[in-house]
Amino acid sequence: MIEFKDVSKEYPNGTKGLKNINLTINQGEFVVIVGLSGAGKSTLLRSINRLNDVSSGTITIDGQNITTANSLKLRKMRLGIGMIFQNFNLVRRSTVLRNVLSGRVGYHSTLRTAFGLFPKKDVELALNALGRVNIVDKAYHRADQLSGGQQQRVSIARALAQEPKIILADEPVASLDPLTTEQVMDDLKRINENDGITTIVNLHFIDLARKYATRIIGLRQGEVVFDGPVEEATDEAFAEIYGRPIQSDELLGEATQ
Ligand SMILES: Nc1ncnc2c1ncn2[C@@H]1O[C@H](COP(=O)(O)OP(=O)(O)OP(=O)(O)O)[C@@H](O)[C@H]1O
Repeated sequence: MIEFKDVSKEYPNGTKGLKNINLTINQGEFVVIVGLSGAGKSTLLRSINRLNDVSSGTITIDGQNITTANSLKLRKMRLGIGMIFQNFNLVRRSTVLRNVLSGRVGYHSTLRTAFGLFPKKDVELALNALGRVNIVDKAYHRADQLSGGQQQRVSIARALAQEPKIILADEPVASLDPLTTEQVMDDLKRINENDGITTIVNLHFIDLARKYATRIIGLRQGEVVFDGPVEEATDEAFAEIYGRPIQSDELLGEATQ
């Protein structure tokens, strides 16, 4: 369970990224965070694994406070949280398998992993993770030889290799075409359902949010202005989140036509 208590974030230049956020996200939920550009989606997501420090309030994960964790505890807590980025964040010149194995780095000594010495069990785990996103045949290819959708699958496999309890995905499909987008979202959803990994995704396409989420959280100017099941996320609710009617370029369906 992830709990936000009175969380606020003010950037050094005075911009308020988050304002007094109170949220509880239960294990196994598939949450999509929506809101206009600048609403605070990335700030919220990145505060969960403390890629962003918050200014006040606390975030606890299964009762453990990550906001005040020292570096050792933070490292341990981060092992349980996989992260997926818009631009994949792969080592482009390394093989796919090596990239996925990097998800295991936190479990071993630096020296061992610096020499690429991963136990056989880890290699099996990594290959299995690649199998789960249907890309095991690319294990020995260089990452930069893959298409964008395939690279994003590698990054999902890397997150899986971490054996996380939580996956955070910050605009994971923003660089992908509509067909690939659905495939990547299908992978995330399948993994969420089969493994019960809490999945929190920032998305800007409304129809995608409705298709995949079990719960939608709407942000506006750093505040939660909507939090409910997907059935309640009507066009009117989105207009309320955005502060204006929905535009056609906010629907993936429109982008494919
Ligand atoms: N490093 C920073 N320094 C100052 N202000 C920042 C910084 N990062 C984000 N902000 C500001 O904080 C607010 C929230 O930004 P954030 O990136 O979380 O929004 P977002 O909803 O993810 O937007 P986008 O969809 O464009 O990524 C915005 O006003 C943004 O300009």
